[in-house]
Amino acid sequence: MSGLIVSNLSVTLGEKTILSDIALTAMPGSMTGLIGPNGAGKSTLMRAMLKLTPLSSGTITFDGTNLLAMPGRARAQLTAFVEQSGSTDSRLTAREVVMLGRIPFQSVWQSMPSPADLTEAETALAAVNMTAFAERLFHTLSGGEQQRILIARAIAQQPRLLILDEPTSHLDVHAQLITLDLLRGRAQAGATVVLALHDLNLAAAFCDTLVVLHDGHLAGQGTAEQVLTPALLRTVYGVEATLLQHPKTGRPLIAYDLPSRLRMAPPNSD
Ligand SMILES: Nc1ncnc2c1ncn2[C@@H]1O[C@H](COP(=O)(O)OP(=O)(O)OP(=O)(O)O)[C@@H](O)[C@H]1O
Repeated sequence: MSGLIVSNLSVTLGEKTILSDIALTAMPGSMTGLIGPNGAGKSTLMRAMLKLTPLSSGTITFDGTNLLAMPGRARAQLTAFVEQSGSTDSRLTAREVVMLGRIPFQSVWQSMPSPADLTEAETALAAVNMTAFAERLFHTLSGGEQQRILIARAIAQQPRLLILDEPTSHLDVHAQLITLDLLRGRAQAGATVVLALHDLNLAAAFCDTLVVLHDGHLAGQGTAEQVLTPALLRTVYGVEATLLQHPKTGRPLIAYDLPSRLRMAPPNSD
């Protein structure tokens, strides 16, 4: 079967069971959002998918092939990962960081990037509106600018499986929307996109499927309409909310109840 299939995945680190019996499917051409509270296990699951954290049990296949048993170079050509906080060599410029995404495709004898590599890097820089920052040292960029460059690196890799851990956490609202739209474009071009998001309204707006983690367990999986119920938001996040519909897109829109101390006093009538 095509796409990413995770079955019976468990991860134990030290004495602690971080993930128990997780199963999910992410289809090519779709965006799958991983949601859940802090500490639910989203990053651990993504790292496990990429063999960066060992499984205690379970299997992970992509297009029917065991992803974890693949040679590292083949997996690097297939997958790209944008971590929550990426670190790079402080001497690299933004363009050079983006060029790192082309390394899995370069031969060991290649001393210079090919014209195709350069084109991919420039296209990716432009896609995240960062062309003007290409010559800046990466470590001098703001948090949001760095995040956009790391997304460009992943895009430049042209991966069939794109995994991103909170890719919009440092971005302003415009950059959040163009980044998620860019990722949706990658999905529409055939990639399997899996991303962790804390903003449930953005997750509902952009993701085809949501996978909910709670305390290391799977708490729900389905469309935003199926998953984002007031009961789930109460159980998983401990919040009260009303589900509305976006007036233009018809997608679910969550209006959170505010804690009573924060509710605005009614306007003074005199
Ligand atoms: N190496 C480790 N050793 C022990 N516990 C760990 C380790 N790495 C993560 N954890 C714990 O595993 C749990 C899941 O962490 P993880 O980072 O996967 O959560 P998350 O859902 O991504 O959280 P957040 O939304 O805060 O980023 C947390 O309780 C965390 O403290």
